[in-house]
Amino acid sequence: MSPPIELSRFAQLKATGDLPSPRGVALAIIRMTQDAEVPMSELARVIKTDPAFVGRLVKAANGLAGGQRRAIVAVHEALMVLGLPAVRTMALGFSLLSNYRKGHCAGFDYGLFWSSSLLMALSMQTLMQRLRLAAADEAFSAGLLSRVGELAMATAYPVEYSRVLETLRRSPERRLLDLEHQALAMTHADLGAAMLADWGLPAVFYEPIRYFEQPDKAAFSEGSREFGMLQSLILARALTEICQAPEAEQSALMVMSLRWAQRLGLSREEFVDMCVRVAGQWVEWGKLLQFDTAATPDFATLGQEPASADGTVGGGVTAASGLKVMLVEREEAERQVLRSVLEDAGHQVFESRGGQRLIEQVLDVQPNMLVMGQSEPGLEQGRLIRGLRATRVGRAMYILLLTPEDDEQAMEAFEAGADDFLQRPLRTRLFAARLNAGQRVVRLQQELERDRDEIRHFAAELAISNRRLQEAALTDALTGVPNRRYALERMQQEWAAVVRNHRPLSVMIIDLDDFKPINDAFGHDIGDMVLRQTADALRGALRGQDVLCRTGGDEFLVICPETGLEAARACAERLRLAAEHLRVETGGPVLQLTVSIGVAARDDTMADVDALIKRADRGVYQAKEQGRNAVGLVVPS
Ligand SMILES: Nc1nc2c(ncn2[C@@H]2O[C@H](COP(=O)(O)OP(=O)(O)OP(=O)(O)O)[C@@H](O)[C@H]2O)c(=O)[nH]1
Repeated sequence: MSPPIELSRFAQLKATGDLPSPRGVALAIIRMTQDAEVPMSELARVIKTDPAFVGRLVKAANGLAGGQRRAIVAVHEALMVLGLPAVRTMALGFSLLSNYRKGHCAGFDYGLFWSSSLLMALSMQTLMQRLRLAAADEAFSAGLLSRVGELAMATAYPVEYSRVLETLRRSPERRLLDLEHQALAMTHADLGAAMLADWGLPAVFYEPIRYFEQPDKAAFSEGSREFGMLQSLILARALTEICQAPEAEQSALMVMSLRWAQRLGLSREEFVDMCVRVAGQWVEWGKLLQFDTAATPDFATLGQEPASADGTVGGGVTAASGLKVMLVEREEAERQVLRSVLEDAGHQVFESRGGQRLIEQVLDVQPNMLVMGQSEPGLEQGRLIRGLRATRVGRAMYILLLTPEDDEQAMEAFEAGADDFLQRPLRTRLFAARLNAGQRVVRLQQELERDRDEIRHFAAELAISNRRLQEAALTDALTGVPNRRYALERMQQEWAAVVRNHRPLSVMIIDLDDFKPINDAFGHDIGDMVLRQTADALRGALRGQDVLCRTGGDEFLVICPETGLEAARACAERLRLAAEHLRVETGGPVLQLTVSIGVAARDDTMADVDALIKRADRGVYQAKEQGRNAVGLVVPS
């Protein structure tokens, strides 16, 4: 396939710095995860400097919890479960989500964009848990970034893109991709895929992301992973649209989605169940990320469309939810017979000649069942089955052998791990009956797997509740920044790390000037407003790696890892100015205030954290002495 976008054009755009890109802690995480040798402890330390990312990472690791049986609570556990590539894409996705919630493109609804991207993420995650075409955790991030091209167009060309969106609003029958191409000679699909490729996402994600809004242009072979991903993205997009459509349009969209779901081998019940789960998670994530998630549709009712759409086949198994069957048979006539029995039973058939290629094909198509007749001469069946059973897909697959009468080799193959066998000459009715029995086993296995997922899901919910409680215990309720307890624990951790690595560490203590008179004049509620807005202003003026905590009534502490005295002083000066320029909106009078800041850096004469904090305290005292609205610096004597 051609490169997503002319490379020189992409390089130019990238060089302008106008494309969305990760910042701060996320950037540090992305750089670190590019090095496969990075110690997990070091990575965990950097991640912990961003409590918001910690919460999202742990929640994501739990929500996905692929093969994990136990809920995850700690960052290093989340890292082990997710692995470096997933953590990198998650840092990327969440960083963009934090930094691009607003922008200059007037016609672009940033809130709606992220809310639907989140739905894409959750839908892809849920679909991959069921279809297992890719790791669910990576699929979550890929879903979150699946429409990043639109954000990029809005960021790089705010005025022009606003016009494109306006034209689309006036003529909804036109296609966004065409309008983009006309106006800017590129499309969000191509640009988004180029960005994802540039960020190092695997082709199995960015190629389908490029085509899922224009599947007619894709050239993926049927049954390939890319093809499955493309169909999954289309279905995820359809689910997203249902959640965000007006109620009157939801049932028509549901009918369409059910059709896509059927193509992916999902039954009506499975898909409806999936929708309910995704919608629930969307609301939960919406709360965490402060998004408007609207009222979620009543999927149980929407899913109750006429039962006739499904037509049932033996044993109450729906035709639409037939299995993916890989068929190996050298004899043409025999193969045709087998194929027609399988297709009549509603299964999707993939053919293989057997031999060495079979394992590759099985890994690619991921069939539920293998019907193994005569293969090309070469590798014996027993070894082949043993090879298949050594893979994850092969282990879960039902293997039905078609054997010649009294064949010694076939018996060996059966002993190597086949589930059932049928002797030739082939009797089609018997074959159909054995097929049904096999299908029931596959279904039972799938149900078991779903039950297991459900249990993992509940365990994860519990872990999240625990984590919320933990977080609440470490958060200041008034301002939402970490509290004194967190500050002290964190100081101890940072102290231990810098002593080990001989790196600098500074702290600042910020005390509001003449806060008592504000309380006295305007009351405690207005005083609270002042504290809240001051905390926001200070946080906004801080660098990514610094941590602001509220340690007392009108006192804050800032921990600055990897920072020497001079850099901390410059940072304190920035905070002082931010407070000075703040206009506190109270709904009545607009108030102004200033702060006094004490700054201190660790040196080898200090015995412990207390010594460092005491020195910063002396700095505050100095600043107050100088007449307030000042930065006091205590240098070692
Ligand atoms: N509104 C509000 N006030 C608080 C809170 N916690 C402490 N205070 C008040 O903060 C004020 C702190 O006043 P002081 O320590 O005297 O300091 P100041 O008036 O800022 O004077 P200087 O620090 O010397 O500039 C006291 O009036 C406390 O009652 C709170 O959570 N909300």
